[in-house]
Amino acid sequence: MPSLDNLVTYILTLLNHGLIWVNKSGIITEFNPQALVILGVPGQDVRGRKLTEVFPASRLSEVLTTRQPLVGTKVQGIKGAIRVSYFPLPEGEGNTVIVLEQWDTGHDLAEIYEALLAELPLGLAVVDKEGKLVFINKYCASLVGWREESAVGLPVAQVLPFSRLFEVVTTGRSYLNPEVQFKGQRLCLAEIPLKNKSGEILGGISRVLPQEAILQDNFKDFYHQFKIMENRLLLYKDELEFLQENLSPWVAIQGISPQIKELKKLAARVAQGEANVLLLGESGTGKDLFARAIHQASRRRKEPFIKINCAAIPENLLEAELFGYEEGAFTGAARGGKPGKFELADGGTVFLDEIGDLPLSMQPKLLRVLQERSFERIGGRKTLNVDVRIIAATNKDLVSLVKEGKFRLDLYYRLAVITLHIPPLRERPMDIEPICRSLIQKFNIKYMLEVQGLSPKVKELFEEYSWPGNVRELENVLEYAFNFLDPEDKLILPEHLPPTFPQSISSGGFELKKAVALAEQEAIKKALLAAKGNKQEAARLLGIHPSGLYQKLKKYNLNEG
Ligand SMILES: Nc1ncnc2c1ncn2[C@@H]1O[C@H](COP(=O)(O)OP(=O)(O)OP(=O)(O)O)[C@@H](O)[C@H]1O
Repeated sequence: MPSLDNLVTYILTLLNHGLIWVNKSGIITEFNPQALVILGVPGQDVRGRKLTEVFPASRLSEVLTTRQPLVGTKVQGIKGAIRVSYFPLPEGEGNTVIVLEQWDTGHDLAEIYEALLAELPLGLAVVDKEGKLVFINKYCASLVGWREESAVGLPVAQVLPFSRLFEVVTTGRSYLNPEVQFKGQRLCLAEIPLKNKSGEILGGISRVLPQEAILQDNFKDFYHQFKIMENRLLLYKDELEFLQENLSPWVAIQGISPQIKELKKLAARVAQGEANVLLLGESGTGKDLFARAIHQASRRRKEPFIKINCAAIPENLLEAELFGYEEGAFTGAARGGKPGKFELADGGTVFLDEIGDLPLSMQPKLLRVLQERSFERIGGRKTLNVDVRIIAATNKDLVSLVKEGKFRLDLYYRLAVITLHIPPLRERPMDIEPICRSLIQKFNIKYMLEVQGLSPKVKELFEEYSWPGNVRELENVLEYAFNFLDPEDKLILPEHLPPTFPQSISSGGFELKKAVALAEQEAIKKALLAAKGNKQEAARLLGIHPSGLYQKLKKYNLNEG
């Protein structure tokens, strides 16, 4: 075991920032190697020397006099500007830590932005995806009587009690309220989610303005412009909704195999109804994709789709997450309480992913929601009624879990009103090519390449491989290949695949699969011969449905025979 001191010294060597400790006489007592690199004196032992000898431009004397931190000063170093901050240690009687970093031009910009946002006559607050404040400008903080530094890091509802940002980041829907009443003020509030390019929610932003400010003369023009923009936005929103409604949600699910076509047809029919749906399938087969498509194709499409991963949330937090809590329900409960996912999904769909991992203790509570569509928040007395549709998914064998006593039979029946099995990719190799085509299109845009497809050898390897991670694994393998393609490459070749990907079929452990395929082909040929080419008869001889025979003929390219 390394000693704590050694460990600390080691960690210090890993930092990108330079650190120097000095005592009240300005003598260096400790440092990390990066500090010397930034100061241009690498490799020296400067312990015991005066700071001013190695760093003449230091402003330590000021700090030793005022005993106040001095943050973000700029000095010229050997390799460009250095940002230097001084932090006197609380009980250090003048001992000070100095943090050095190479000045990044981003710092200048970030400072300009920060100053701009701070001075803007508009309240601004930004939260992360958990609804915690990461930024609040001076104007906004003063509107609600807080100091910016004390507000950052707190749940937004604690600082801006009127904010709906928590719901905005959970549901992804904006919130506009031109008439918020707060401590005698009338505020205008606009809150929107911040999303990345793929639509994932990163956080949210709140804009607050007192109504009288909007009506002041200098704002009238601004307000007028704002109204025009807002109307234009509404127009675009309508247009987007129109486009989205006309774009079938099933388009995203690629595949030409009879299994996937049949499944899409069935799911489209199920979407029209209200029954709960259970999606079964191995990891990465597209359960999430199907759940979203069912919601999009249902009459609930304009209401929220809320996903909960039952395996990812610790058991003791799951109840609060699902059902919410009232103020004071437990220590640490947020002021004003918090709505649960079921409440937020009212009118929409709740997608319970990894339902096989739902703790036994939660199962009766979920059962009650399924039976009565009602529940109480933790610590609450009021019964809340919700209108939600449940789609659940798992890659576990629920029936076995029921037998083992880990899953309640009554809950299973309630969830599995309609069960859809999504077959693993290895059972539908003909889907590989169309899925690859759409993924290649996507990655061509992302990586700015013009790949046209798979080489015949890669196609063969893909069709033989067992894909334990299904479509997700296929996606990862292709993305890996894109990282190794040259701009002039038009086809994905075996050498672009990950080194762990089996490069030869026989060495990949697929002998059994190949043997079965060969035996199948033999049997089909014999049956066709015996049936004198009559496929109905051949299917009867083989003991399979004629449609099954047609599929196999296509798969093995035996149609001409
Ligand atoms: N038929 C398909 N066509 C196109 N993309 C697909 C298809 N099936 C799955 N995908 C893609 O594969 C990835 C994994 O799919 P998804 O997350 O829906 O699987 P899952 O079954 O929910 O996985 P898990 O059980 O691990 O949560 C996603 O990026 C999804 O878009």
